[in-house]
Amino acid sequence: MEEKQSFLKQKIDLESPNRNIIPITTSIDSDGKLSVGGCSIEELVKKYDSPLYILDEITLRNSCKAYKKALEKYYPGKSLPIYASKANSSIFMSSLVSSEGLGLDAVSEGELLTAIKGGVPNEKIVFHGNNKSDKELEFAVRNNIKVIVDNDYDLERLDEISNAFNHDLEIMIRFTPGIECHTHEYIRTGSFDSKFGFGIEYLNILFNRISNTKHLKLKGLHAHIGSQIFELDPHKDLGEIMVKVILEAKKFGHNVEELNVGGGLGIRYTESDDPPSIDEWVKTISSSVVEACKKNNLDFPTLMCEPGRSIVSTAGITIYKIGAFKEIPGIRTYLSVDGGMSDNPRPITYQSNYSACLVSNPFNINSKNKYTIAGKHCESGDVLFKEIELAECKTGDLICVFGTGAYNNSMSSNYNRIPRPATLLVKDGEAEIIQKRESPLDLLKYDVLPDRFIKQN
Ligand SMILES: Cc1ncc(COP(=O)(O)O)c(C=O)c1O
Ligand SMILES: N[C@@H](CCCC[NH3+])C(=O)O
Repeated sequence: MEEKQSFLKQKIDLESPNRNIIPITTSIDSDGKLSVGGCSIEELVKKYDSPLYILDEITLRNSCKAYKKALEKYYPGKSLPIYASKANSSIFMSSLVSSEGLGLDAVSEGELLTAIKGGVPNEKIVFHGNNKSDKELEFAVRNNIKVIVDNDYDLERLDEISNAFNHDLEIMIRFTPGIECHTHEYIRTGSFDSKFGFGIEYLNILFNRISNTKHLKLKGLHAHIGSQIFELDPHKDLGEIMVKVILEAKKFGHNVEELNVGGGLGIRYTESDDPPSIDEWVKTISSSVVEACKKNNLDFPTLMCEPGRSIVSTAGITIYKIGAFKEIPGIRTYLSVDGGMSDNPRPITYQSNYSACLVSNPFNINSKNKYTIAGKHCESGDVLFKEIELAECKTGDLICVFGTGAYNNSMSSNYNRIPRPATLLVKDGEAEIIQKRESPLDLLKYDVLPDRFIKQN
């Protein structure tokens, strides 16, 4: 008897969930079927329907704790891990990260409101974005949320706002450190050719400009080099570069007290991925900042980092129901599921790979079958898996896709007017809804038919 899907048997790293493919509480019940958070997935689908996003609370909390613990262990100064909410934004996620003592990074009024509703203290929220609207900037300033200035346009408007309010405003600036890393080009942000942040060669002019404002106070520096990164060296280099930039800023009279090194730590989507642990990543960054500060006789700045994917991705799974089969002899067998690129746009956007298994036969016993798993959208590229070995399966069986907690729900769409799935939180055998399933009627809510068309019909 051959057992595949061996990732289900890999030793779980409790301290660094990003090193696992599956949520920490994944198990196989006595009837041989998959469960998570002590809940049978088959039972959850019977009650809540499919497709279904599920988040495992233990995995989420362990990921948050790992960042907190490692920063406290390796960094002698003050520190704060900040959850990059673009990875998965909800009132629940805001509340969970806040309860673990993390801050939150938001890039729109929507993410800001979600953070505030979820109880994240305003002073622990940072506001990013390369094209913030006037309304968003004013909202941030009125609510004492720290703005990360991305470009001259941000700077000009903050200067005006602070003059109009006639009070000092602490800002951070984002710059591109010119660091290349190996990840998909769409999610690489630290190189010179990036839409984000000030070029490092422009910083002296910028420091001068900030000095010439009446109320802007340069409190911190930010850089983020990209996402789903497995190497440690780029972040070691980043720590050193950022300390050098603090020294430059000092020459212009700016007392920079905060360093935010962004996020980017990768996760294990498939068995061939091998990301460093949260502990190793934090240790690398902390050590490089500490060393550079000591060398230059500099007080330790408050160290911040902005993990998104490595907090939430491994905690999340998506469950689909199998519908139609189409066998093209000698070529492939398509198996279609009840979701696809609207709930997970990553395969079609970045050619991303995932791991999956059947809920009723997770170990894929006696399988010789290779399937191409297609979504239900009207798009040939709507394929979640090109070729995956799965046990013999039939219409109505459930498939579990792992590692979908980050950049799935938050990047989801209603393409083909397909409603978004519900999200459940699981823990200790209990499941709670944290985001309701949309209905097709919900999707008509914003459509307006002008009166003259109503008459015409
Ligand atoms: C400014 C910024 N911070 C943090 C993140 C989070 O990155 P990740 O999810 O890779 O940790 C991103 C996304 O790449 C980002 O653009
Ligand atoms: N959306 C990307 C990550 C980029 C995140 C933000 N800069 C992904 O799904 O991998």
